[in-house]
Amino acid sequence: MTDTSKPHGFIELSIDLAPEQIEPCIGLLSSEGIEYFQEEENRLLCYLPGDQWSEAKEQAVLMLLEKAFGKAQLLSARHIADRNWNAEWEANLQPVEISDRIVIVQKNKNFERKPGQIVIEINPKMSFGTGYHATTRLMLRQMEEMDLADATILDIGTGTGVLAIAARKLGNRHTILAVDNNDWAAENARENITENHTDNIRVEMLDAEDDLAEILDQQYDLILANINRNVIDRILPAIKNRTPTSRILISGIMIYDESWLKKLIKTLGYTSTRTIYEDEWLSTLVEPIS
Ligand SMILES: C[S@@+](CC[C@H](N)C(=O)[O-])C[C@H]1O[C@@H](n2cnc3c(N)ncnc32)[C@H](O)[C@@H]1O
Repeated sequence: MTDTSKPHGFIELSIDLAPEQIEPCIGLLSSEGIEYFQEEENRLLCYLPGDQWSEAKEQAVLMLLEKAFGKAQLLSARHIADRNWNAEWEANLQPVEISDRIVIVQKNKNFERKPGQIVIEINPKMSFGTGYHATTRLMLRQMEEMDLADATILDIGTGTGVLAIAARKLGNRHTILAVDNNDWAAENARENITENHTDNIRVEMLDAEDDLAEILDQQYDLILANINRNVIDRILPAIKNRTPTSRILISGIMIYDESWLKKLIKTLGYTSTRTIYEDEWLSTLVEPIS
């Protein structure tokens, strides 16, 4: 069923699902580190870099599907060349109005800016962070309500760099550190940062779990973390330990995991000060209890 002969490009997983199972399945697979999804009527297409696919990963995905939905419904896993994937993805992108104030536009697409609108130009290539996913929109809507001007900011899992770019365009005045554990995401973030003329954003290819000591070599006022439940679960205790006064803006969590998240936040001595929702996703701003 799986062609494992080519290590590069992307793997496309095709999963047969009832419509109501699609969002829960995205949540499950996000926890496995799969970041790209295309929803169809009775099918979910998922994409992950070829070098991250293995027999073990296939077994893990099958087990998750079986546990959640009763039986394995992974129809196929096939390789896709990078170039085809990019072209298809980019051709379909349209401007995304995040709010009255913020819009994400793909580079070189015709777009008429409204007065006062903050326009973020993104050329996503293979990275996450186009505004097409609720988790990104939730982060941006939260950020819009915050006073970011004087905050020192760390963006963990930067993807296209969209949140770091937005922070700068929303008036942040400090150097921002943006990290991602995928080299193509880091490269893409740098390109988007240049295209948006947003200075002083340092992008590093670092892993939030393995390199946390290096990433947190200074205190941050605000940590942006749109990742997934598993990574949040593993890094939040270390963040509290190393940079106890930071506020953390979290996304990438499904509403089904809200009680788990609340418990984790409480255990670590944080409190949620603003939680917002879209579809089956949530974003929450957590602050240390003083
Ligand atoms: C959901 S995307 C978010 C992208 C962008 N920040 C946004 O809000 O749209 C998560 C990003 O985190 C990265 N990522 C996942 N696990 C990571 C880890 N352990 N360390 C660093 N980055 C990670 C992925 O490569 C991906 O680019």
